[in-house]
Amino acid sequence: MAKSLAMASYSEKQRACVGWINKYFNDCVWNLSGEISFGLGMISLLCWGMAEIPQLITNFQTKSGHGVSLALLLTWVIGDVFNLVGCLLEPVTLPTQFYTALLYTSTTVVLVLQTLYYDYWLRRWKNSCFDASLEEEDEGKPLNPKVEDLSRPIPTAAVAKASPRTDVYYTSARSLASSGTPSCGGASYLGVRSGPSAGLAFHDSSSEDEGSPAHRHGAAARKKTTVSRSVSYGTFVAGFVGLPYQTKAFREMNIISSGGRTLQNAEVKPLEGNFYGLLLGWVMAAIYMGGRLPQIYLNMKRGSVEGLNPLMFMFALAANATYVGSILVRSVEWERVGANAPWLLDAIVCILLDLLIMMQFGYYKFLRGGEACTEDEHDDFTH
Ligand SMILES: NC(=[NH2+])NCCC[C@H](N)C(=O)O
Repeated sequence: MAKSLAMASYSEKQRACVGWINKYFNDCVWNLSGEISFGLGMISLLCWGMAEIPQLITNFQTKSGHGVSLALLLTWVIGDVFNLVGCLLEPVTLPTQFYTALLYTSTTVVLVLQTLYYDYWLRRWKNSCFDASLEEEDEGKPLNPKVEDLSRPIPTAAVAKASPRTDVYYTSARSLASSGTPSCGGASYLGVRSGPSAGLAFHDSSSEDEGSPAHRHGAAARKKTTVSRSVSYGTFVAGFVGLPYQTKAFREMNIISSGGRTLQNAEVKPLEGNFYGLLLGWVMAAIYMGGRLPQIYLNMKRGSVEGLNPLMFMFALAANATYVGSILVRSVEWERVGANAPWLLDAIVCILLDLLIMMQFGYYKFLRGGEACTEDEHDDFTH
């Protein structure tokens, strides 16, 4: 069958393909390995479709995205752009690979937006509201507050009912502000950030400490750092996102893909497309593989996996494993495996790194009895 199909004309091949798969996925599946490969590809697609939902729910419940490293999410988005373009240019990649990429790109964008909303926009918005109300309050007050005021909590109603825990942050925020060290809210949004409990503590302090001069000083500084950070992240992302558009291959992509993604016929697309597709695939692999490191580092630095949903990594692990399976079951011919090398290597390395993250879950949650780090430690992680 394989031999006869290999010798068959294009239209004969088309007739041998499973109809609905060919119709809806532009993939010619005509034998058992093709069917298994397609099935694994679909499982991978399903797993990626679900992978980020548990984390979205966790963030929603904690009203924070502090558990997950924003650097991981950003590398996902950037890698996804390379992946999508690479899949389009590299004819040997499977159509399910392209659809999977399309799906996880959209879920990751939602997760990034949610994280930015809780950890950045909502916080800035809260701060600006506090600043505005403080300015109103200030209008009726003497211009020169006494220095001694800085050393004692201002007896606002909010502070009067503050819990001892909040008090610690209250004092700590003041001392940090007076020593010129960035406050908790100035924590990096990439990699090393405070844990969810620190995030909550920050909310505590921001909602109850807002009357202090230290808070005002901290809020202004925070505003400056977050704005410059967003500018540099924006430039970083825009640079990466714009890169594929500058390639000759991308300009040719329209011509190449205008005929549709027909089967796995390498002959349909010119070889030049292969080169650029593969190149983008390697860039994608490097970005994806590097993306797990900030998450692993963040967990180590916090000594905790709070706010991180293990299901995201379990689904990712299953998705990557079935993805590898879908490629290898289709064919182990070097031509195909070689052309898929960046996608294969990336998925295999990510499986290993996800296993490491699962081990971190085991270690921090069970072996260390899920103990949260102390508040002082939280302070350390933010710097
Ligand atoms: N936005 C995404 N979830 N992208 C998928 C990334 C796939 C890559 N193999 C990884 O596990 O990191």
